[in-house]
Amino acid sequence: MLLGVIADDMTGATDVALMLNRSGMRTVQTIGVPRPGQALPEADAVVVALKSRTNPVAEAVADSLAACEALLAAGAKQILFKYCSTFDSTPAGNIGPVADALAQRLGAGLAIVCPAFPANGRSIYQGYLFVGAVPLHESSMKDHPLTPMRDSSLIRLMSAQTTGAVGLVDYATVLAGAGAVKARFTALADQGVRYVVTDALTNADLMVLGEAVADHKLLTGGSGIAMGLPQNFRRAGLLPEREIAASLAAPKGRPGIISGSCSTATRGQIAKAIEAGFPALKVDPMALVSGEQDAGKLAAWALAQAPETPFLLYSSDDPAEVAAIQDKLGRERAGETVEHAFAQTAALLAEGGVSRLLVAGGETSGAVVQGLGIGLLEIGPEIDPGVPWTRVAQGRDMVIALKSGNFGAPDFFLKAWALLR
Ligand SMILES: Nc1ncnc2c1ncn2[C@@H]1O[C@H](COP(=O)(O)OP(=O)(O)OP(=O)(O)O)[C@@H](O)[C@H]1O
Ligand SMILES: O=C(O)[C@@H](O)C(=O)CO
Repeated sequence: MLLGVIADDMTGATDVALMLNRSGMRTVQTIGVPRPGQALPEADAVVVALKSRTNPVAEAVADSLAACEALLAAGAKQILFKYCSTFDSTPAGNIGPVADALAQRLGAGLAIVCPAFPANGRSIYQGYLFVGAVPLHESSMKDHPLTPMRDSSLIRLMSAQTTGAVGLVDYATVLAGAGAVKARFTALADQGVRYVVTDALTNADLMVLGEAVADHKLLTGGSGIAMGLPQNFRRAGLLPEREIAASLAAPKGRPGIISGSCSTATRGQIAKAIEAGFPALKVDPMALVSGEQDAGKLAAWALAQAPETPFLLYSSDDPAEVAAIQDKLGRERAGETVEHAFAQTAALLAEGGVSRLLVAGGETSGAVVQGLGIGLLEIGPEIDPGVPWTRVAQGRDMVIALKSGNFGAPDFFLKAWALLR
């Protein structure tokens, strides 16, 4: 094992695992911190999926340190702390406090801060994070219910979360190559800087940065920064060339989709699936509370559909409807009601023969994976940037794709199946 990754949410973990897999590292993902003595399949990289993005700081730090210990014990030579490409966090954390604790544990002199992910429109210039054509604080992230992002300066955002000084490697330096970036790291470290925001607009920039951080003990960022890491291990003679599978062998069984994501991207994907004739049932949080709908009924409906076409169970709704439900139930109860129902439904569906499952939404994915009792995922081919098919390696015999709310093309639910054999 060469690289250990600590991811602060479930879909973020599959995102970075895909990036590593595509770049030639055999990668597995554990759900939560591996237990001491838990057997891990042979892999070049292990990604630990935590649920530490929005929980209390002390819990996030403790879980991340536990993950770090497990990864070091498994042989990790470098640790990547993966957070969201939109730097989802609050002034209290959790990115700064977790990075501080990991840096201290690893004795890391300097760590980069690089959420850039050009394939999904996240770029950094002069330390400002952009989502597509607009700065982060003008994107839909400004209204995120848990981590509203109202500033785009990564230097200010990170500075608010750590006592360490934060510096910048600007774009001109990145364009000058890995040597220039390393020289800048040394100069900044000499000035007492502990975190360096790195500009990056393209994949080529991420490859330069990857080369420049070869000897850093700790890296922090989005999945993009993982792109340039395998080359370092290959150059050091530690990683053989690996073939990347274009498809995934899937167990026989029915296909289905569960969506609790209310993002614009997911709602567009649902509209396309319904238009294409997928049998679809809308799950209503109020009906779940009243008992009119429950996991048994949802699973029975899904299993009664013709098995050739994927069924779609979705609670996804537009922001006004979600706000109305949240007013009635409270935000937390609304979310938990839906998550709990989908977790139970997923278990019933698996028992009923569903073996190919697409799940949309980070929280929803966490709940479904828990409901299915999945411990370990092996990473398969890319459906769209940031979203792979995965095969369950500990737990049930099934393949599952966990889609981050904002990711995927409009035809995501239609085209994903073609990658399975
Ligand atoms: N109709 C609804 N009304 C209120 N809450 C809902 C409704 N449907 C889903 N939810 C809740 O909204 C939350 C959606 O979060 P989730 O992380 O699954 O999706 P996302 O935010 O789009 O994805 P990501 O975190 O990957 O960006 C969940 O807690 C879910 O249970
Ligand atoms: O980096 C991203 O945008 C995603 O992997 C993610 O973290 C979604 O929650």
